[in-house]
Formats: sequence, structure tokens, C-alpha cells
Amino acid sequence: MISSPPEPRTRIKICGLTREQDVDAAVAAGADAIGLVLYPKSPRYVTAARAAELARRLPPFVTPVLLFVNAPAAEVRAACALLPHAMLQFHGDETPAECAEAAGPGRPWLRAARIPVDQARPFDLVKFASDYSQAHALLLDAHVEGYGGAGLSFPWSLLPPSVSCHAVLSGGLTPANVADGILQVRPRFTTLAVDVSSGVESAKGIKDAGLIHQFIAAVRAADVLLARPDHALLSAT
Ligand SMILES: O=C(O)c1ccccc1NCC(=O)[C@H](O)[C@H](O)COP(=O)(O)O
Repeated sequence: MISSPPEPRTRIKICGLTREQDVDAAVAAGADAIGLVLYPKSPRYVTAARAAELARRLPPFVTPVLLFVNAPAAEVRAACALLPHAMLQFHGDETPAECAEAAGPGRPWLRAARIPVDQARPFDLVKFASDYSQAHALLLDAHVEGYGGAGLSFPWSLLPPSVSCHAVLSGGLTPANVADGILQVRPRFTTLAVDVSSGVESAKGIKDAGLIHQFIAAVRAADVLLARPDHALLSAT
């Protein structure tokens, strides 16, 4: 059971960056983390060397996150050697033991929980959180072909009322729906961050600085609402 004080602001990860100007735009807008996709089948793929080049632009306290899909542990370790401060995101079918082995001791990792968009297919998130209890947080994403980054949401209402873990809401978030997502989902978890890729893009792997700013402004607006003592009433109406 994790017990943390309430988060004053929602942390934000912008995922799938491939260009210097997009890293700079994410930082300028106030992102807490950037995601670099080390999955060769992704249209947002970057090599580990390119990821390290992009991550060198980051100021202190903005975290690079390396995303893998079913990569061998040796490949993960080799990338970590180039980006010693990176966090990891396992977004495939990795077991808890495979995640722990690839990350090695002391390096924090996120595990994607790929939640069916079809309401008829049950997904036991409480059991998943227990199975992946060594994860720093669960990243809640829609179960899509190609593993992720498809811009599709899962039905947030299907999430259990209470799960004792840190969570990152993702999957089809946009400047228009992220505030609603935070209001609906944050009360169910120990803390909640958000993650976006497609919703701030003009094309796959090409981010739009204006959309990144709009997305982060919408998150901040949700934070202001959540800080109000009557926020439960507001989100119910
Ligand atoms: O971005 C990809 O191409 C990708 C490929 C394989 C696995 C995961 C991938 N991306 C993950 C993400 O960008 C996010 O963590 C998440 O899926 C949200 O993506 P989006 O729905 O596009 O906002």
C-alpha cells in the first residue's frame, strides 16, 4: 500500500519525440518527462544513440523515458548505458521478472497496462498492479494493435474505484479531453500523471508546439479545479 500526500499538480509526459525542436517545445511548455520510442516497428522509432542525443538537451529535473516493446534485456541495458538518468517504460508483453531483469537494480520503470477498449473484455487492474508491484507506476493505455501510440482511449469509467499505485493516464488524450480524464481518473489512484503522443502531433513523430502548449494548459486548468474544495461536485455535473 503506497501512501503519498496529494499531488499539487499533475505531472506530464510528452511521448514519441524524434526532433530537437519538439524536445525544446515540450520543455518550454513545462513537461516533466519526454518519451523516446526504442521500438523499431514504431513510426516514432529512434535509436539509443539518437535518444541520447535528444536527451542531452533536457535541463535538470526533466526526465527522459525510454520505451521498449519486448526488447531483450541486453538491448535495454545497452541503451541505459548511454542514458544513465533515464526511466524505462515497458510497453509490450514483458513479465514482471523480465521488466525487473532488464531494468536492473535501482532503475525505475513504468509498465503499460493495455486496457481493452471493448467494454465486454474484462481487465483486472488490481491484479495487474499486484503482479507488477515493483513498477514505479502503471501507465494506463488502450489495448491497440501495434502496442501503443494509436491515439485511442479506453473507457475510463471501467477503471476500479481504488487502486493503490501511482498511475499515468494515457491513450487518446488531447487538449480537449485531458481535463475530463484527470477529473475522472485521479481520485482512483495514489497519484496520477498524464502521457500524450498522437494528441499533440501534426503527423506521426512530428509534434506541434501549439498543441503541446494547449495540452499542458488544459492539465493546469484541471489542477485548479481539483484544488477547489467543491471539485467532486463539479466533476459529477
Ligand atoms: O508511439 C508509438 O509508436 C508506440 C509504439 C509501440 C508502443 C508504444 C508506443 N507509444 C506509446 C505512447 O506514446 C504513449 O505511452 C501512449 O501509448 C499514448 O499514445 P497516444 O494514444 O498516441 O497518445
